[in-house]
Amino acid sequence: MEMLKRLIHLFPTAHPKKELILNKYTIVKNAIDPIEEKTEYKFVEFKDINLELHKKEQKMGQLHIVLLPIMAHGHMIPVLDMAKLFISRGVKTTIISTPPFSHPIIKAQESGHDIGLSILKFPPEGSSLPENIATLDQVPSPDLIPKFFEALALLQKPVEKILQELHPNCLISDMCLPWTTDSANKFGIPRLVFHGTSCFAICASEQMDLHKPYKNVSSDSEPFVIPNLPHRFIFTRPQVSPFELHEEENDFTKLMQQMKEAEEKNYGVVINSFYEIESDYADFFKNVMGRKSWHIGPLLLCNKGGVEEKSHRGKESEIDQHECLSWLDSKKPDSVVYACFGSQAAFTQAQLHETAAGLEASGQDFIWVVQKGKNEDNWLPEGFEDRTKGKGLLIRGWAPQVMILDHPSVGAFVTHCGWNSTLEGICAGVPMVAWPTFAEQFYNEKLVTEVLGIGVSVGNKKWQRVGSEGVERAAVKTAVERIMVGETAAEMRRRAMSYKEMARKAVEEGGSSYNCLNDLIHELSVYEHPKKQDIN
Ligand SMILES: O=c1ccn([C@@H]2O[C@H](COP(=O)(O)OP(=O)(O)O[C@H]3O[C@H](CO)[C@@H](O)[C@H](O)[C@H]3O)[C@@H](O)[C@H]2O)c(=O)[nH]1
Repeated sequence: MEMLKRLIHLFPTAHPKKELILNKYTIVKNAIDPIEEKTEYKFVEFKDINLELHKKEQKMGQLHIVLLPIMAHGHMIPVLDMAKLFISRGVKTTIISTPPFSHPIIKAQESGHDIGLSILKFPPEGSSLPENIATLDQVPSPDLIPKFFEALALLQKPVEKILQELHPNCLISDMCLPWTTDSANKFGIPRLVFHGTSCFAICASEQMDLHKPYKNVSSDSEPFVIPNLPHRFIFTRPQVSPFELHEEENDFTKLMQQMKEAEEKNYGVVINSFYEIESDYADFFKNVMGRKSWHIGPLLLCNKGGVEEKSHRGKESEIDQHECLSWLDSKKPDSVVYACFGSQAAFTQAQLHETAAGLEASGQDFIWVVQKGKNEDNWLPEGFEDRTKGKGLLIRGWAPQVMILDHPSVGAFVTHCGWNSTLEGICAGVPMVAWPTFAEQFYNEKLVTEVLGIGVSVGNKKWQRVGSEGVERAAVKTAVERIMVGETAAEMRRRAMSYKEMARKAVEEGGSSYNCLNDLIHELSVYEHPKKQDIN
């Protein structure tokens, strides 16, 4: 609405072009329809409006941040939260996005969040990615993943066009977009990187890369320690990603190298986490690795909209939220295990079968989410659904995860340790069964189980991007029982509740993340680029 008021104030006879500025059109149209009947509106170019608006805002001193995530749920969801957070502190914020991720942003606009949106086409012109692949989870096979990242690189020109039009003061972009460092430089603005992961994982991964401790072992079963970190973590080689092991030189390893080089030239890193949960690593990042960072999370806590906001994150849920809530309402406090493995994890049929058998054998009530809405059910043990009727709820497809985790009946979370899920578990105060599969998840497992002491490991020993398997039903049963039953479980739950409290305090006025965000906003407000060009 603020934006609308400014537009009307500046251009009493102007109306933004629908095709060029779709989101603002929605706001403007709804808000001034009654006036529209009486007044004649002259159409002006979007660019002109922006330029004038920009000049006026510069005079008013309003900071404008542009956010650029990649097309993956684990990256897009926290970026939308980040936009809401910046806006709640009076910072003008625009997200550059692509369908279908633009839909949740439009929904957020409709429910009153004054977020700017610039929509791009993805895959972009010139990309060899099939037209029907718009998000990372839609990539059907690993050999297409390099094409996905090539397509991301082709966004440089369209993104720079938007930056030229919007004249922001800062660009916060995904770590997978190293070219945005140059783009930001061209416009004389700082680029901040958003990894989407914990600071802990960034530190561990960089030390792994720097010291290559896996070179000192002679077999896959021989353990090694990552040197130099504040804690002692034992790994084996199969838990490390093939990119970190430098097993082969390919497009992805080249991209990782570019990301590293860009990172060194960046202004700093914005982290979706809070100081208290990884203080040793926030300090290590700053004092040992010599990098600037701002812990401003957990970002999800900026959502104050109740069940509606909690149940619509990323995608429409496969299950009706009321049905899900009444199922949970029928259960005792802390009695349900929630199992979900994020948006990317791909288990084999055999692994799904073992997971089902383990959950059933644990004897606990459960909600289990299996992505991709598989039609054929031969991955379920025979009679599984009949035997677990009333005890188990199987969601085939997207679940309202935050809503479920926040329900008092949920007593534990079986998670792949994606960082968003991990933080959501922490914010809900539930202990976790750590079941990492790929990406940086094996690091997050250590944070949850060994640093924070709020989880047990299921014992997965192998990093696998697709076709994850190897965890047997007995391991699932044992881990679920350990997290649900007995004094150790109760102790972990108490500890998890105390981290939940810390998370809430961190984002409240005067809390660590609240203050860190103040510092960031202040720094960006007074920032002068060394090579600032006159972009007007
Ligand atoms: O049925 C579902 C499944 C997921 N989610 C949400 O989707 C997000 C998933 O994010 P995350 O837990 O981080 O998992 P991934 O989707 O696997 O995320 C990728 O990106 C993350 C951020 O970089 C990394 O930490 C992970 O390792 C990487 O796999 C979370 O907000 C979940 O609440 C739902 O709402 N419903």
